[in-house]
Amino acid sequence: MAQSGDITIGQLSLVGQEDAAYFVSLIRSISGFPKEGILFRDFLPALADPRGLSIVQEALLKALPVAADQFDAIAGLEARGFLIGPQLAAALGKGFIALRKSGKLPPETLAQEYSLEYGTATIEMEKEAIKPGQRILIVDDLIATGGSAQAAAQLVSKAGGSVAGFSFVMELEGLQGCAALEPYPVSTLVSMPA
Ligand SMILES: O=P(O)(O)OC[C@H]1O[C@H](OP(=O)(O)OP(=O)(O)O)[C@H](O)[C@@H]1O
Ligand SMILES: Nc1ncnc2[nH]cnc12
Repeated sequence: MAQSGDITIGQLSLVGQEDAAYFVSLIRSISGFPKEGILFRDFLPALADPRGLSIVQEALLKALPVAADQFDAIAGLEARGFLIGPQLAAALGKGFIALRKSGKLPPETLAQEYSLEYGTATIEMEKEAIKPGQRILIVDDLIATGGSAQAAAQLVSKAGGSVAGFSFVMELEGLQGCAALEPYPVSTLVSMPA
């Protein structure tokens, strides 16, 4: 697979090597943020760039983990999942469901606590956001340990929905995040060392 710096281009190559390399060049890596020992991977510079923004949308559409007729709505995790979920949902003619950090949504909510690479957190969803039986694609910018994504899946199940799969832009290697989501279909565009 193609490599650019320490980033491996996986399914992002579906947009072509030139666009893939361009997008990867815009991913920023910051060492020691938000804590000592963490190499923080930031795709905001790629979203700030018009070409970068359209590349990520095209790539997410081309790399869907299941066919678009296999899910009814997209759910995204606050905050960075909100930056890709709504545009992907709009492009597919689906709705977007927000999974928020705790304390941001009015009652009644469903909540799920989880741990991630640098701490613990709780996400919440409006109790009625998902109709019973709805099939949900969960999206986020990055999968590290998979804790956030697993918590999102638990919330979808608590609400009576079913998880159709997961789409991520970036995957951190060596933390077994995608393995933790088995047997759900998972798609990631690029991978890189944690
Ligand atoms: O796979 P995990 O170990 O759970 O880590 C991945 C999560 O960590 C980051 O979010 P963060 O909680 O930092 O919040 P933010 O999007 O609000 O910055 C990222 O956007 C994912 O949601
Ligand atoms: N290394 C990392 N960079 C960006 N977001 C993250 N979420 C969890 N680990 C992360």
